Amino acid sequence: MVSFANAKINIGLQVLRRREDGYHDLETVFYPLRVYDVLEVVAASETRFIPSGLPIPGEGNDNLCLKAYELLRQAHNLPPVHIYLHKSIPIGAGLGGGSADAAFLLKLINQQFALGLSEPELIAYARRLGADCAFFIRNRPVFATGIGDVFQDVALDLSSYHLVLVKPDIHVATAEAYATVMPNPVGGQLQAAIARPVSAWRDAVVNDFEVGIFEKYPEIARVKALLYEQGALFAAMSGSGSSVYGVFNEQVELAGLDPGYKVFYIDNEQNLRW
Ligand SMILES: C[C@@](CO)(OP(=O)(O)O)[C@H](O)COP(=O)(O)OP(=O)(O)OC[C@H]1O[C@@H](n2ccc(N)nc2=O)[C@H](O)[C@@H]1O
Ligand SMILES: Nc1ncnc2c1ncn2[C@@H]1O[C@H](COP(=O)(O)OP(=O)(O)O)[C@@H](O)[C@H]1O
Repeated sequence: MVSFANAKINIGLQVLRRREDGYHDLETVFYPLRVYDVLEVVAASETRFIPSGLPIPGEGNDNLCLKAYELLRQAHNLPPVHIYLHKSIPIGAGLGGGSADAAFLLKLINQQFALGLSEPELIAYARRLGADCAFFIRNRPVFATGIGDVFQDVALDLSSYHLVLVKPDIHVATAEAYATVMPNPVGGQLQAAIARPVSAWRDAVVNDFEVGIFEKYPEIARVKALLYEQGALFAAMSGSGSSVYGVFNEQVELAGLDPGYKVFYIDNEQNLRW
């Protein structure tokens, strides 16, 4: 069976405090983004991970796809499998691509081998694979707290807008971003801010990672400014970066970007480009 693992963007991200366990409590809104990896699982004589597309840093055997499979194999009678992953979600981009692959693989194996796992059981497995994984099990807009795995649904629908995602040629490691962010313990504003029209978000919806990451990588700040200059209602870095997204009323073709940057045009759902 084949599965399409979508990415996510963060709309606002406030880092509240560092926890005893070294993680950070945060407030953020996760929103699914129609940029996809492709997964396929096939029963085989031995387990193998077969990647294609964008090269993934690290060793194949520490890929989150294999970790997800191993987690289920330890508790369920699973055959050896070939796991094919075609990678096209930019990596180290603040898009949760690795976490998405792991969560969608849990769902795919559950379905393909009829494990009968409930949504809460899948969420519990996903939590063990990373702070961002659990979101992708239900995969709908949520206000997230805790380390990013405690959810409240939000009535946020951007389907009538055109989104543009820019991935500069910069890899930001999540741990690096958390190591440099200045926690801001006064939370509680994000849900009210995103309830306002998108055109009012510019000064009300903030990603705390931007200060440190923009200082270290000014070219990422320039992308955000360029999106606003070319008509974005709202623009922000996603998660720990390096990607920056813009929300537009109209379709745009961005000008002035470095040719090494990747650009994804995600049109509104009423007007898909074929
Ligand atoms: C920053 C966020 C925002 O959505 O996403 P990305 O920008 O990576 O997509 C997430 O918190 C990333 O979640 P995820 O990428 O799953 O993090 P994990 O693999 O669990 O942890 C990687 C490292 O990030 C740090 N970390 C992660 C989450 C968190 N709430 N506090 C942390 O301090 C820890 O140093 C941890 O060792
Ligand atoms: N299936 C995977 N796809 C992408 N990265 C993966 C995967 N499995 C493990 N990783 C590791 O996770 C790191 C973070 O990947 P990713 O989730 O794309 O970053 P971000 O959360 O910033 O968008 C990568 O540098 C890579 O070493």
